[in-house]
Amino acid sequence: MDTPGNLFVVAAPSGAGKSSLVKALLELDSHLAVSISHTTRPPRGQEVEGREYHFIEEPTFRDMVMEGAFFEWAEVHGNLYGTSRIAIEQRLQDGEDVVLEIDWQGALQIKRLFPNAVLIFILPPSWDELLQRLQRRGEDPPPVIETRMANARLEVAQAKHFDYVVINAVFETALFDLKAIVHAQRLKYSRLRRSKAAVFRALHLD
Ligand SMILES: Nc1nc2c(ncn2[C@@H]2O[C@H](COP(=O)(O)OP(=O)(O)O)[C@@H](O)[C@H]2O)c(=O)[nH]1
Ligand SMILES: Nc1ncnc2c1ncn2[C@@H]1O[C@H](COP(=O)(O)OP(=O)(O)O)[C@@H](O)[C@H]1O
Repeated sequence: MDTPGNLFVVAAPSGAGKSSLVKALLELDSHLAVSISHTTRPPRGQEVEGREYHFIEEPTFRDMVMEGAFFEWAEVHGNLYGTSRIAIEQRLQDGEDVVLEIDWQGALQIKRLFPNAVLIFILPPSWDELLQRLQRRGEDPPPVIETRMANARLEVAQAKHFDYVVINAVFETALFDLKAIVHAQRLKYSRLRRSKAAVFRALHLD
């Protein structure tokens, strides 16, 4: 599917910093919006329905799968997560850019549907630092952190399928890298492509 808006997909092991980075990126860029996924995971302390996720029960999720409501969905750390069509379709058609914060399985499904999607994988600088970030965040009990650390080893092996790998050691450096990736894509596509087309016509280059 080719759309006027750009689609960016950010994946990372839990705790690598993707939500913090995407939030900071959105604050700098009014043409970017994050897609709100549906999940069967219970909300964490500060999470609000419709802001971080749409929190739904598993039967509702399964009904949505049957109705074809999702572009992609996957089971991650024992819960179901999915990107609904209504979360992103209209915005992309309107020429606005969208970021998906989803796992690697979802990212690869999106790439098949949207070949121009830009896949970005965020890595932590070390396993120790990943563990410390999960502990410092203080949102997940120890067994959940253990599962996420074990899954992280499998997840990072998928980074090779992504267009870009960004290392989140120093936050500002990683944010700068993300901004550069978004900018590079816009130079190729969407609004800038349209304004380029106008100049090409004016110069009789088309
Ligand atoms: N495939 C897919 N994965 C998702 C979606 N939404 C979130 N995820 C992923 O599910 C995993 C767990 O997310 P979450 O429970 O919020 O934990 P966190 O990554 O530690 O903040 C992360 O890898 C998310 O990127 C989605 O719509 N589809
Ligand atoms: N570059 C960084 N250096 C130190 N701590 C970070 C960095 N990036 C994120 N964090 C912290 O690590 C924790 C996990 O980040 P978060 O964005 O929730 O990760 P994810 O969304 O990938 O699970 C948070 O407490 C966040 O403030």
